[in-house]
Amino acid sequence: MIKIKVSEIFTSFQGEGPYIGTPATFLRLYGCNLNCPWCDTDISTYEILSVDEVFEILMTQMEFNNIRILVITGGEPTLQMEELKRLIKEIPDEIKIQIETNGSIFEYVPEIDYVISPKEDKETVFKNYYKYDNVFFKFVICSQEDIDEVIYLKDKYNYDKTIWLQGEFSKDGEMADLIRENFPHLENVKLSVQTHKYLNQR
Ligand SMILES: Nc1nc2[nH]cc(C(=O)O)c2c(=O)[nH]1
Ligand code: SF4
Ligand SMILES: [Mg+2]
Repeated sequence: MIKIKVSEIFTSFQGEGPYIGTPATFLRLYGCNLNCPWCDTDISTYEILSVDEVFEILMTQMEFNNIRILVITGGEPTLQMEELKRLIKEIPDEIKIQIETNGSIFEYVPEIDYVISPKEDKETVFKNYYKYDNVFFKFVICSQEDIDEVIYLKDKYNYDKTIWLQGEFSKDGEMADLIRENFPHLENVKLSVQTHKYLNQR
């Protein structure tokens, strides 16, 4: 039987990024391959569940709440991609699946939407994924260097799709100021805010 390490399953609003505000059920998987100093996710505990059990819990929550979007997040969900692929196969077509990933492990599945937030070796992550239509980028901004890197990547790869810029939560007001100062050098960006935190939602 195929097992998945699950940190939590809950239903809320998508709090950030391109699908902000959309009701969604979240599957948070355990574990990450990176260790960002400002990581906001408690992924210390998990339950080991079978793919069938996860499917049943998700379907029950989604049917009860009338939800059409499943957000798979972590941690780093691609660490369990083989297990996830089994799960994704079971999910009915009318449900849109969106994955939140740091993109460091290249795992492309055409059926799902990616929101990629590159954390390390950002250019490699960008290069691996930027050509796909079902991929969106959300860069966490901690400093001017982070903005400079977005400008560099947009220029170098001629990327004119929207990029979401999200100030690191503990200083997102300050980062919004910084992003605004960079307007003359930025095109096709949108500010992303972690609205669920301001609203005390999960
Ligand atoms: N409401 C809500 N939206 C989210 N979007 C991405 C999240 C994440 O932790 O990856 C998240 C989360 O934890 N809560
Ligand atoms: S990649 Fe995401 S989950 Fe992993 S340590 Fe960084 S912020 Fe946390
Ligand atoms: Mg979160």
